[in-house]
Amino acid sequence: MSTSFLTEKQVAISAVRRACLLTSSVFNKLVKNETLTKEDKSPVTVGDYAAQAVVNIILKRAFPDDPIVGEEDADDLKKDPALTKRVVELANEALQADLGLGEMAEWGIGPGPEKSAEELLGAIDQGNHVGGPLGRMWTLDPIDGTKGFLRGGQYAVCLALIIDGHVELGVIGCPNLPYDPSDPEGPRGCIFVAVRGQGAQQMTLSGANPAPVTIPEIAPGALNFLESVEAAHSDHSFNNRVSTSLNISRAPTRMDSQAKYCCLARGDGGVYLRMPTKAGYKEKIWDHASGNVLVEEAGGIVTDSRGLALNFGLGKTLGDNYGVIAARSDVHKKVLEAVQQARAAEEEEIAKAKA
Ligand SMILES: Nc1ncnc2c1ncn2[C@@H]1O[C@H](COP(=O)(O)O)[C@@H](OP(=O)(O)O)[C@H]1O
Ligand SMILES: [Mg+2]
Ligand SMILES: [Mg+2]
Ligand SMILES: [Mg+2]
Repeated sequence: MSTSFLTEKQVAISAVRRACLLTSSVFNKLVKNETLTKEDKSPVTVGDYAAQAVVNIILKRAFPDDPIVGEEDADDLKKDPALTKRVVELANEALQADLGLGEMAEWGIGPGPEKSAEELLGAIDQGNHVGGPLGRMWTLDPIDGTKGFLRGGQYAVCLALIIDGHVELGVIGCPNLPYDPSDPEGPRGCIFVAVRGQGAQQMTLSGANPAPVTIPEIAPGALNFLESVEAAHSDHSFNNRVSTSLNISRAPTRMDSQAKYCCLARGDGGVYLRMPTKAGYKEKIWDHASGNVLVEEAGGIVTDSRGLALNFGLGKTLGDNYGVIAARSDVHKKVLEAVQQARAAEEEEIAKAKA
């Protein structure tokens, strides 16, 4: 098997482009009662299900033996025939659309045949792999930042190839992200692609204007933090403490999804910092895999709050990693120190309060 991952890259881009087409179309047609509540109370929409079905079908067509670790499963969807009908319509629309640019039959990609409800529900459940340390596997977040998606903000379709616990390829589609950060009101929709050892790229959602991305040197005064919108997903007050200790005066940029990693990779914000808000939460591999290889290929470093690499070979979660810090290497060093000091100070305060 080739290690240039050329076919994998083209197939993953095609799958993400079709999923982005679908999610944009769902947003425009979104009806409130098409949002279900999963056990963990996070909103899951027809978009998440249909996008997972589309990506899995495209992946399985090209790589029938590759397992997929997907965020969603079809258990709840199967109980709702009306919702299933919508998912089938949307998925087929996206699978059959003519995307034009960038799709070549020789890659085994392009418009495919119509699929039945049974096939599409089955495709969603093909994302049931549990992960692990060995072999090839894909991980998929069909809509990362579901809350951002529902409020018309940032969200991302994230697909990554993991081999023996290491992320080798990542593709992130951001339908609502301006292509040019210096023109925030300009055209929206970007795809970010990174292959280990081959650099990182940004292109438009239609596959046009591919351009390399690298994290530029940012003057300390111009640095700012990229953090979740949701206060439940990352500890805003801890970030504030760290940015104050680093004399960062710019307000944080709050944004849902792995679009934060994409912004970091192109120098649009200098630090991604995500610290847990509750004991015991384990980050999911699909929330970080694509962003991890993207940032590293753009010249950055990604670790947890103890300076350890993220471990993608432990199953569906990042196991014992605690928090995530991503930045250009010079900035990362300073942030890691500041994070460790802030954690020590926090622990001291807790101990004092208990005494
Ligand atoms: N308590 C929690 N702490 C950290 N992350 C959480 C969380 N609850 C949910 N998440 C994850 O945070 C992701 C969104 O991250 P962000 O806040 O950066 O947009 C969600 O992805 P989905 O939207 O795909 O479910 C979800 O997996
Ligand atoms: Mg979710
Ligand atoms: Mg997610
Ligand atoms: Mg998701």
